[in-house]
Amino acid sequence: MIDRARLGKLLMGTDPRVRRMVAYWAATGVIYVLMIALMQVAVQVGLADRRAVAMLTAYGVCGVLAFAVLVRASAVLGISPWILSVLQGLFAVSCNIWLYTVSGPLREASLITLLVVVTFCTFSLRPRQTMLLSAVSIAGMGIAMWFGVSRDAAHYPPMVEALTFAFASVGLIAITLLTGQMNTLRARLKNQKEELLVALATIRTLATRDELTSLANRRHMNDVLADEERRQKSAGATCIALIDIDFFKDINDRFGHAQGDAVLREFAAAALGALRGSDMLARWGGEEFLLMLPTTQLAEATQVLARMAGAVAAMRLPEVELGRPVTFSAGVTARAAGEPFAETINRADKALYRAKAEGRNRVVTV
Ligand SMILES: Nc1nc2c(ncn2[C@@H]2O[C@H](COP(=O)(O)OP(=O)(O)OP(=O)(O)O)[C@@H](O)[C@H]2O)c(=O)[nH]1
Repeated sequence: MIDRARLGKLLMGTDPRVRRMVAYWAATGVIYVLMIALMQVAVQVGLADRRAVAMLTAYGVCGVLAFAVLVRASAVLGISPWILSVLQGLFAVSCNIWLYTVSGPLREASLITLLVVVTFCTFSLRPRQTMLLSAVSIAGMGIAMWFGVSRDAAHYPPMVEALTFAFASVGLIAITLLTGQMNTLRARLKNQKEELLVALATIRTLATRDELTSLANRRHMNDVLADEERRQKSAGATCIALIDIDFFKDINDRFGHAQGDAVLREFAAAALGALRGSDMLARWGGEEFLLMLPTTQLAEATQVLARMAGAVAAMRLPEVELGRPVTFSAGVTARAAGEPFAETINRADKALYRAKAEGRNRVVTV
């Protein structure tokens, strides 16, 4: 049995851009098949010459298959998408001009498809490239018509051919001018998309980060806790610590609010440096922080907080001469199985209160 996934990978490749181009060319191939079918009908009803149509059909089928291979191998061969588009456009134009010469009284129909080809190409080509394609189309069409008039003026009346040429040329020139407009529009949309992405990233940062310390903010921490609660309803191996810098008001009063801010920033950096990748520290409010330690026993959590106390005490702030190291008090507790985090935080808060009441610069576990 054929493995459909493997066959798909073989035909389309794995590169999303190549897959998109192969799919696009496959859709184009369907249009070629429909055109071939219509020409067969024209042959059957005696409107087109069988031999001439057979030659054009062979040219079309070979071209479609050759391009399918080229598109599929374009990444390996290093052919850029715009070169492929130009070549595909030129091939389609040549098919249409040939079609004009073999479709007898139906020939005007090939001009419709010629306009469709150029319109199609405006999506993938730059204005200059579309201009080139239109110029080739106009020249090719002119040659085909001149050839018809000079060979068989009875079936290709010169005035009819000249006017048809003029109509088709106006159509092609109009499409070319539209491409310029489309390109401006495309560039504007691209810029707007980039601006929106930047704005979205800023909004995301503002919504999840504390501006002063760059730690997670309370809202984001609450979201993370809610996620955690959903994920491990029965697990209890998460510890929560509430941490509060000691005598912070005193720092503000003695050295000013700006230095207080600097202490908060330094505290955040020092605390983060003492944590593991899986731990998460958030600014819970003012000079209070919440630390979440997933898959951690209480004894390990106490060790982490001791390490953090060491890092905070080692902070050096030349403008803040306290005469003592910066310290913090913390209350830490383990979440009971299935317990809502609100209750765990409540317990940690009570433990923090005790740590403050017992003299500060300590960790109380409950
Ligand atoms: N610089 C600065 N100060 C802040 C900020 N947020 C809160 N504070 C101040 O932090 C101080 C907290 O004071 P208290 O709640 O009395 O706590 P404390 O002085 O640390 O005393 P204990 O917690 O009991 O050790 C207040 O003066 C707040 O104005 C901030 O973002 N920047």
